Amino acid sequence: MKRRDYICWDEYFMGVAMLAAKRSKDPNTQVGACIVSQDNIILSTGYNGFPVGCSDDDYPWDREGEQTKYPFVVHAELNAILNTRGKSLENAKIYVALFPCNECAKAIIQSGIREVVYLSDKYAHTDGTLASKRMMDSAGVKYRRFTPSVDTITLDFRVEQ
Ligand SMILES: Nc1ccn([C@H]2C[C@H](O)[C@@H](COP(=O)(O)O)O2)c(=O)n1
Ligand SMILES: [Zn+2]
Repeated sequence: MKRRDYICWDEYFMGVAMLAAKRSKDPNTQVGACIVSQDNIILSTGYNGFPVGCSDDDYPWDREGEQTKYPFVVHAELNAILNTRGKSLENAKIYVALFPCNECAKAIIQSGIREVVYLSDKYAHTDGTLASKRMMDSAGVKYRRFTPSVDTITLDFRVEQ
């Protein structure tokens, strides 16, 4: 008889997005994204970080002060889109740990992605997120909150030798 406790597609793809987020060096907010085709094939992943060549150790991670991370960091969604290196994203879905900002929303819309599945909407009250939702509504990009059937998924690297 087949296993019954396997994870569903949404849990799988959000799990991949969250695993990608574990690569982020941002001390405050780690965001991961996973882009998936209409037929559930993973096309790309990304996480928030500085552009290639801009060292994680040289650029600032601060949120406030003279030098902040904001002008430098590439958001997870944009990294995931750019990591496809121009592959078609027509009708794709993007799973993302945090609701896309307005700049990422523009890139999502323009890339042909048709659905956003998100986990957190912690910046829901900000102008950026409100602008994202307005643009996605106008462009017909659907968005929905991820509703898992379990609270945690554990990865155990210990295997029988
Ligand atoms: N949808 C988003 C929103 C934000 N990010 C990145 C940008 C920063 O690295 C971090 C947010 O930092 P905070 O202001 O919470 O300290 O998350 C992203 O990748 N995607
Ligand atoms: Zn963004």
